[in-house]
Amino acid sequence: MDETELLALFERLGVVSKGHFVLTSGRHSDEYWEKFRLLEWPRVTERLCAEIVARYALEEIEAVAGPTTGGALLAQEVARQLGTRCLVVEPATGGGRELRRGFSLRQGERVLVVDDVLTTGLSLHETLQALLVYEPTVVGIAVLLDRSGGAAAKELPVPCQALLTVTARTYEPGACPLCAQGLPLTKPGSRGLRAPGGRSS
Ligand SMILES: O=P(O)(O)OC[C@H]1O[C@H](OP(=O)(O)OP(=O)(O)O)[C@H](O)[C@@H]1O
Ligand SMILES: O=C(O)c1cc(=O)[nH]c(=O)[nH]1
Repeated sequence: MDETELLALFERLGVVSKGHFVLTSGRHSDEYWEKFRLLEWPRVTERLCAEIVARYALEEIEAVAGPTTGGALLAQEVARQLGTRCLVVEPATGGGRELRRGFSLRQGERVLVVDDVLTTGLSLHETLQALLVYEPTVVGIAVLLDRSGGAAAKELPVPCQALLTVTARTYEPGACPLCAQGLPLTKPGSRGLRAPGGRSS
């Protein structure tokens, strides 16, 4: 699938919304790409993951890791297609991310990191930090959508490939023109939501 076909698929499934959103990074944006409009269709997820698998087929990947929520679902499907293990990278209690539930990596194990959307790269930096404790070989990062126009991908310490790259505006909360217009703010992602028992993810 080329970028034109992907964009058409994203549009057909209603992935893109316009409005006033606070993103995981805390930045504001006038658009939000809801990956769950794709992920709610397992056959679509399978097809998109096949595009990722094709790019890493010769890399002898031994494990696939993805951050919660969407990244972990993609990692599961990529790992299924590659026939490898899948690791879920979760929010750590004190901030950042970590492997929980007995997940670990061997030193030098060849791991592919998968996520859904790349905006600032914060989630992927945290994911890499959580993995690098185990000294694996991180072969690459694959994302469905890079909405930074390639800028955030360049800042990552591991080569990152996106199936689709777009440039979507984001604003510092203190300098957001949508706030200035008084538009109601929506927080769609899971970061910062309070979990039962009072823990914040
Ligand atoms: O590049 P960044 O600025 O870090 O933003 C992108 C990340 O934010 C979202 O995840 P979120 O933590 O909201 O979790 P979710 O998958 O539950 O929405 C998204 O799925 C990416 O993982
Ligand atoms: O930066 C984010 O948090 C983000 C932006 C976006 O468009 N979609 C998404 O799932 N997360």
